[in-house]
Amino acid sequence: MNANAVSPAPPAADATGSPGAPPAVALSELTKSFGAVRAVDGLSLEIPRGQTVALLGPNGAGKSTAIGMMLGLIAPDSGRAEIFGGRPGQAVRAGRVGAMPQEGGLIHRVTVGELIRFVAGTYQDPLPLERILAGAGLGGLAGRRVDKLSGGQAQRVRFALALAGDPDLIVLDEPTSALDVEARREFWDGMRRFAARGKTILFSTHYLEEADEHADRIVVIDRGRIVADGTSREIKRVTALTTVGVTVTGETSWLAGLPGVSAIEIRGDRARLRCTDSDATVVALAQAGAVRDLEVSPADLEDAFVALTAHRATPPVPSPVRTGPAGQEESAV
Ligand SMILES: Nc1ncnc2c1ncn2[C@@H]1O[C@H](COP(=O)(O)OP(=O)(O)OP(=O)(O)O)[C@@H](O)[C@H]1O
Repeated sequence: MNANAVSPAPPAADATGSPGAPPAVALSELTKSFGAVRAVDGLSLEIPRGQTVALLGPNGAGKSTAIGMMLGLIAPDSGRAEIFGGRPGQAVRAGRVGAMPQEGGLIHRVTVGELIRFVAGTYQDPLPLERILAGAGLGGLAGRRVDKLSGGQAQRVRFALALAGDPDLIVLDEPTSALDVEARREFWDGMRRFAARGKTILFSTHYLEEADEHADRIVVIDRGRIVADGTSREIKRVTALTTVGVTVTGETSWLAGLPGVSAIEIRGDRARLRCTDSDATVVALAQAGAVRDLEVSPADLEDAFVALTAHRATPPVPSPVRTGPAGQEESAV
């Protein structure tokens, strides 16, 4: 783990398995390149049983590739992936892992019920159809033909297929990307019920609020590496950022040189200062007589995410990121 890593949240008490039982997921120094692109770069991650973990990262960060290796679908160049102490393929075949890939075709010309019953029948100990339908929010859709489903409904069928074998671990790659607000809410209701049974969940997402709201632990990856690992609160604290807003007129470039300021953004006569030491910044602003409409607010997860994934040569956090007059960020290093 790197300097930004913080301790993961403890797993649910009833889900840790017997003492000494291997973790749900153990990735060790996984690396994968596609030609010149290093998609995953020495990634190590352990997920205890019963934890809900969000994998968060910008486009191309390596989330899907990491998930592919975790599920045994992509062969790593080096490193090792284990699920419940064994090879990923074994765990998948034993029905201990349910997966929902980012894009997955569904068989057409069958009904939702027929498809789920067929897939469930391939597992040793599947959930009953009614429970799968209810768990995925598909009540009332069992008789609908798969090719007549909306995008959101099809996504819920993929979720149902991931649930069918009553897995201990579920791995979801951007599960809610095609869902509207209501469908997303229903989806997370289903996930909460699943987690309440002591199951382990790993999901990747672009929605920071989903990670904030639904994950016990957030793992931020960027350029194939883990750049932060902890609870939402811990990640916000690691970046140690506070935003100071102030109204200024005239020249603004001096704001970037104030103590405690790591980035500035100017919109009209409003300056937004991202600060590592807001006390020092506020004192300096007061000394300069610039305290009009002063506002101090704690960082949100988005601020932390931007700070963690702003590309630069060296990764210490926070490091100065300056924004130009139009509010566009540019790396200061
Ligand atoms: N099969 C492939 N062939 C070539 N390059 C690939 C392949 N799969 C992934 N990549 C590259 O590897 C990098 C990581 O991609 P990956 O899909 O794992 O990222 P991601 O974090 O899941 O992105 P997104 O959030 O956009 O889905 C990207 O630069 C991508 O273009």
